Amino acid sequence: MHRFEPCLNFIGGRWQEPKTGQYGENVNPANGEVLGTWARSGPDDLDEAVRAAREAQAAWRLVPAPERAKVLQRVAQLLRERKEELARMLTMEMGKVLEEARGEVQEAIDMADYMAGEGRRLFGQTTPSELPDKFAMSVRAPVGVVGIITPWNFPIAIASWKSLPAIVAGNAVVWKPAEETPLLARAFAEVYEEAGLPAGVLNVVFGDGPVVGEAMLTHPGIDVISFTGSTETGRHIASVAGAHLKRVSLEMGGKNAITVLADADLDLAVDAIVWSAYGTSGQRCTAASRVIVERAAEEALLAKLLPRVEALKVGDGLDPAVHVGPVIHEAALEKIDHYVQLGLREGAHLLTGGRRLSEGDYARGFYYAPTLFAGVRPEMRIAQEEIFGPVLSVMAVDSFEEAIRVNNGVRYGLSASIFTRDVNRVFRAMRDLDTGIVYVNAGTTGAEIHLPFGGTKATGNGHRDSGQAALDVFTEWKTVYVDYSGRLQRAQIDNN
Ligand SMILES: NC(=O)c1ccc[n+]([C@@H]2O[C@H](COP(=O)([O-])OP(=O)(O)OC[C@H]3O[C@@H](n4cnc5c(N)ncnc54)[C@H](O)[C@@H]3O)[C@@H](O)[C@H]2O)c1
Repeated sequence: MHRFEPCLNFIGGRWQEPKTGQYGENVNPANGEVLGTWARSGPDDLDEAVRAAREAQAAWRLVPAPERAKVLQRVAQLLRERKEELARMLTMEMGKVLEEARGEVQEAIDMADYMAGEGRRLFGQTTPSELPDKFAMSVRAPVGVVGIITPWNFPIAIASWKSLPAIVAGNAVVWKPAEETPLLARAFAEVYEEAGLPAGVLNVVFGDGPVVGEAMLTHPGIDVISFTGSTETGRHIASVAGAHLKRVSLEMGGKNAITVLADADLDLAVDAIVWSAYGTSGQRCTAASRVIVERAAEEALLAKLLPRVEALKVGDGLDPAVHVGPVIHEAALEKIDHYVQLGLREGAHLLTGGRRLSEGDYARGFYYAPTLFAGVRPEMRIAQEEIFGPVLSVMAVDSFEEAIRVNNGVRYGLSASIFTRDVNRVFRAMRDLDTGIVYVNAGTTGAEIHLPFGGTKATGNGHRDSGQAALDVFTEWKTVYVDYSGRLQRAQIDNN
């Protein structure tokens, strides 16, 4: 059993004990072993971090962006060197299988490379003025101090989506990682430190959401809150931080569907369904938890899908033979099982799974059997609410139009996918699916870092992580007019 050093706060470039003197524990979900402890901070720790961030930002914003980017280049390099070590730690802490953990670290590397390039872009716009001898432009300015609140399911990737663009744009960051995944947060902060990021530009305050996270929402020294997590928490954050006139960027839950039309390549669709529904044990915001299939293809699809789900091997993600790791904790297991029981009561047909795994090696971890329901109706709660586990509901529809209606008939709007060979329906689906991300002939997961990431309705509030779009969260548009005519020129008046 491996026990890690306690995760201390990283404030103003120093690793510090929490002023509360309290610590929480983090546990390996594969076997229940305690991996270590993390600083259970209070509002005083946050105050100190915000002070350090404000001080550091005053100097950091004046560093030319291409120079700031050099730190990001070194971040990318260090992450590359540590990819395997970080991936193993991620599997131990969060549970996803090692192959996926490597993919997640790669996502952070890609984001560091991409945002390092942004140091030489951060494009603004120049526009002709309506008046002679006058120049007009808009430039991106940093916002100030960015508060980042992240979930446990992508402990380094999501932190990279938010911290790297914030930092390259000239902001300082105060980051509160999820309680369940402090090790990856500490490791990422160490990478920033070793990459030569000036003290105070990135600060990490470990702590409970309702304590440290809550205090961030009203802290006068924080200008922006960038949050990823559940819709319930996001709604609370929007109402509290919004009342303090902070910019709030929210990436929240999903209830993503894969639509399979009768003309689809069913083998390809099944590969994608298995990957998107059961990868990361269904604990991705983009996980497919619904399949909408044209009735003519339902039987054939289920005949191919069921044996594939039954063949999934569940276990410790460090074992290369395992496809599906544990879920994050006991509360997640209980929530998943609650929904499965609800599905049974609602009249869905359980084809496989539907139970906790607790015998033998499974006894000490948090395991749920990959679960497949058929005969699900769109209004059932298992087809409407985010379960966040390895549970998939298959629904049959009679037409393309009905498939689109069912896809859109949930409160979330993150990712949708459609399998068909009909190009006309591809373009109609691109137009009519109401999610922020649409995949054609691929599953609902697999976002690339240089494109906007996020969703509509209860998934988001109009902002996006990743790609150029992320910069809109972390920069302020500043419009500048330079009049070189030497006289007073009045827009709308002197030229009309
Ligand atoms: N759309 C996306 O980009 C995306 C990506 C990954 C996960 N998610 C969503 O995240 C959820 C799973 O993550 P989770 O269980 O960690 O979510 P969560 O909302 O419980 O917690 C997320 C973060 O918010 C903090 N928090 C909790 N209460 C708070 C409060 N009162 N004030 C401020 N912060 C508070 C937590 O400590 C944690 O750091 C799922 O709903 C999933 O769909 C969304």
